[in-house]
Amino acid sequence: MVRFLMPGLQLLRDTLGRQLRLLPLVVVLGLASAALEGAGIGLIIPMLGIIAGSDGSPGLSGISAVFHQVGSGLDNGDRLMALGAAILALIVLKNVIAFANTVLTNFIYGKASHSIRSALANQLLRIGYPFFLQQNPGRLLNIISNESWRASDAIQTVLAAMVNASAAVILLAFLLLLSWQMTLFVALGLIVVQVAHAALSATLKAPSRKVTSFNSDLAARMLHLVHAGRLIRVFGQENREKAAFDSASDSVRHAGFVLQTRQGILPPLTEVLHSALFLAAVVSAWFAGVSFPVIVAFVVLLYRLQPHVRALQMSWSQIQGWSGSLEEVRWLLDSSDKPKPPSGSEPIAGINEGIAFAGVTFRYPASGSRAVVLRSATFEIRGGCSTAIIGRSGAGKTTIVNLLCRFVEPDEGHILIDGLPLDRIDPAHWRRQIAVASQDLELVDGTIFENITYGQSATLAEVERAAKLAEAHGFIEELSEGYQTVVGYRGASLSAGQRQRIALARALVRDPAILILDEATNAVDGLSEAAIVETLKLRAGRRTTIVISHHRSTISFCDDVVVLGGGRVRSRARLAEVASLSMDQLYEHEAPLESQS
Ligand SMILES: Nc1ncnc2c1ncn2[C@@H]1O[C@H](COP(=O)(O)OP(=O)(O)OP(=O)(O)O)[C@@H](O)[C@H]1O
Repeated sequence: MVRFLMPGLQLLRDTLGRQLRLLPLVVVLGLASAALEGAGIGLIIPMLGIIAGSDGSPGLSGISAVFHQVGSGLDNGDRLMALGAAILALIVLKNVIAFANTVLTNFIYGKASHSIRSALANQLLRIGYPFFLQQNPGRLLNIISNESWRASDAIQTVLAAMVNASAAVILLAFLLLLSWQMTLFVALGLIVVQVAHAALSATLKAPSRKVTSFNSDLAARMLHLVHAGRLIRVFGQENREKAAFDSASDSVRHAGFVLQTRQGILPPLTEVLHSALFLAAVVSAWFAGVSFPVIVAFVVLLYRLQPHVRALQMSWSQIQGWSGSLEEVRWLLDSSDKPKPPSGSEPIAGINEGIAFAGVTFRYPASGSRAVVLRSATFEIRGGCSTAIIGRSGAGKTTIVNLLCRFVEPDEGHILIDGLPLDRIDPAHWRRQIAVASQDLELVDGTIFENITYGQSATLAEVERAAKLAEAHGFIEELSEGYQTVVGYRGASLSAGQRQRIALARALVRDPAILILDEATNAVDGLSEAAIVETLKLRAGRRTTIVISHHRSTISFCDDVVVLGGGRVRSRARLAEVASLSMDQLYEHEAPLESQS
């Protein structure tokens, strides 16, 4: 039994924490309510004895004889009343305890469900960033939005199974004490039913995994419809996308139908088998000469036992049916096979000499046979200076930003900050020194003020100053709500250039030691860009700035330029020395490493 509860129990253990101590109480309350029920049923024996007019105990032994003696000192009328009152009191008490157990299991279920969702969110926030480079977002969305709920349901089923198992154990014990022969007969019958049930339940695992996998595909399709709305319309792909979505949805329907049909066979089958067992027990008891009150008490007990056993068997098949969901949730919560977050413990409070890439080689994880992105890259970014990192598309510029932010780690070589290896520096400390404005970093669904102060508390005056530097203040003031304007999901209510200027203001409000601009102004008009470049010049000699751009004007204020190409650093030079070269000429500019300044 424990084996079938195992996946749910493991999830309970992983997520519940302190509430785990409440599980034994669930069992104790389940046992207590079943014991009270069994005692109430046992008191039917003397009641029936009085009604049938037999005041002796013919054919009664063991617990049935004990029950038969209850209230034997009273006259029949008083005894009948007292037995009735006692049975009613036991029923009331049993239901009070059962209700208390329902409240307790609902409490544990609620806590466990919340813990699962919270643990999933925590895992997604703490996990090493390369995980997101490898995983299908549809799979992750499906786990959070669908499978986590099924895992919660599985936990509820486990709790119900614990209560039902406790009740079944106690009621079986009463049956055993009433008649071990009949109990043996029933127990053997139950084992046969269980074997048939387990064999059928085992066939649910494969369709359950299929449902989970098709659900992931469907979630990916949903994400695509939401994110690619413009692309689909502009290329007139509505029909094709509709067909693809319908096909994914129909696969879920079909897999779900197969699973539910197989699951649906189980309740009628178990009902038929249990009823047959029930009738066979009664008939064989009559042939074996078991006394009438005992048969009645046995039948009532058996009748009460049956729903618990059936519920237990249903729990079994439900958990098999949710095995795919449980596996998915446990996979995401398991950190052992996931990329670790960046490590390091040395504090850092700024940057003086600069950043040095020393023989850095890097290839994206899970990129199969794809080329090495950076091969033995060696160059310096001088502290307090502005450095342009340029190269043709795909040369590895954004990869350098990813390495600097420690989203990914070098396969070989080191990145040194004032001579200290970056992987020894506390990543939280380090990231506080950096601010990134990039074409890829979205806005959050909040006000402009909230977007600019994301990750940095600042006054309205400071926010306005940063917005002025980013050439955003003018257009923000023209909005009816000003800085309180809600920008919508990913800043959908703003133009691309407006979004970029808010993202730049968000980076500038931190006044970071290292400002990284990765194509941060490519959607901004020329005049605004010129003004932004003037702003960036103000940082010269004071703060370190890294600029990635394909535009000559954007890098015009930089002191140094690093040219990437073919997976390596082609050259590093003072920008003034190569001022006469066009962007295309710069991309091809070669300078042997030893001659690089
Ligand atoms: N997540 C990823 N997984 C696998 N390969 C990647 C990933 N991101 C980038 N690459 C590959 O790494 C190489 C460098 O990409 P990167 O984004 O650093 O180029 P870039 O110089 O910034 O290009 P662009 O100017 O077009 O923005 C490219 O060949 C790209 O295909």
